[in-house]
Amino acid sequence: MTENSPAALAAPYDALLLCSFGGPNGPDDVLPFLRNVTVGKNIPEDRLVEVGEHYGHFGGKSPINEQNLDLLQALQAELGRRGIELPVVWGNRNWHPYTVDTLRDAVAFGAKRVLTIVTSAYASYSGSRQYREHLAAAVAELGDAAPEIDIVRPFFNDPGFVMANADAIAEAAAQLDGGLAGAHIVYVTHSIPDTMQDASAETGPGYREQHEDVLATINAFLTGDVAPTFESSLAYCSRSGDPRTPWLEPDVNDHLEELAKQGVRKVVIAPIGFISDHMEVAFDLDTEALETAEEHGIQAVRADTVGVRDKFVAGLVDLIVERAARERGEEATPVTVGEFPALPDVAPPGSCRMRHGEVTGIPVLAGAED
Ligand SMILES: CC1=C(CCC(=O)O)c2cc3nc(cc4[nH]c(cc5[nH]c(cc1n2)c(C)c5CCC(=O)O)c(CCC(=O)O)c4C)C(CCC(=O)O)=C3C
Ligand SMILES: [Fe+2]
Repeated sequence: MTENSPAALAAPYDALLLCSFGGPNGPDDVLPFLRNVTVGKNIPEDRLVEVGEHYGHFGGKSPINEQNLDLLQALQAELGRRGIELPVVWGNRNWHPYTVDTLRDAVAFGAKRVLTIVTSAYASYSGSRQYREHLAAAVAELGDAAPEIDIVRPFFNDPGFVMANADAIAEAAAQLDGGLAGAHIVYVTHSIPDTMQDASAETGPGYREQHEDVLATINAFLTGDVAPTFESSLAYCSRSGDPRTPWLEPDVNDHLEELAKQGVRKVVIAPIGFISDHMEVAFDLDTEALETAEEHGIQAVRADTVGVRDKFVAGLVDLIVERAARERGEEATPVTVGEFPALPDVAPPGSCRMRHGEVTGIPVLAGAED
């Protein structure tokens, strides 16, 4: 492969790691998986039982693993279409295949520099720093055999991600009586504790503000030339933890109830906080929130998550090409939509801590430890 051939566009990287959360594949996996997720976290036992039941409704199997395999294939296909040589592998934080095992295999097949895409679009402790801690732990475990790892910047304001969401919302709205005109778009994301939100805002736009930015871009796009009159708001799902600890609100169910009181009769539920239909979407939105809407006389449709939509996948491949170029010392201007600049490749000191003001000293990759 010559220096300027498409095959070399991902150099110096020789593998791409899709790094995700993981989820159970059957009933026997559910409890050990939940224990992995909640180790060291202050999650009450009854919340764990409740979440275990959510998985139980789906045969103890989360859809997340198959969705990650679909994304892996879609990324590999798009790289192939562009003639880029870069094998894609998949590893998780909380369930098999674990990242450390995937990396060990990748090294055995000759990988030395691995670029990582984390499957959370927004930067916060849960979606960003916790993955950087996890990757640092995997590298420590592999010792001398560890590859060198870089991480693609959080992609909430990537045009591919945002426009794929906008398309999905437009398609969902078309299913409502009379379409988007007169509808209310309830954008939904995962709730996080207020202290995690505050910590996320220490060195850049906070978690909530990142979502508000995406929401504004999508609203402007949907308004377009036709300018239908619609309202929108941001709500949260899947809060856990100690009930006395404040988390981001309103909860999507409370919010739908409130909207019904205000006379709202049709809603698009737009899960912009999630890239695929994993358990939070399948249970908290498709089971609970749609039921809440119906109970309150609201016609509601749930927009698709971006999944393997072409624009989203192409956007991720653009991010890979952009990052690789920068690593080769070439100029590569990040492309974004909305009011915020691209987040940096390497997280600044103090970014995305678990709690505002807390320094744990836990080693991280692609960022400072404080
Ligand atoms: C911001 C965020 C994302 C990013 C959005 C994204 O990446 O899409 C995300 C993703 C995910 N969270 C997931 C599952 C769980 N999260 C939990 C707990 C928690 N999540 C939190 C936040 C987030 N979580 C927080 C602050 C907690 C409290 C404990 C802690 O501080 O960590 C618990 C414990 C039980 C409970 O408390 O609910 C479970 C089982 C799954 C897999 C789903 C599947 O199996 O299909 C995925 C993709
Ligand atoms: Fe979670």
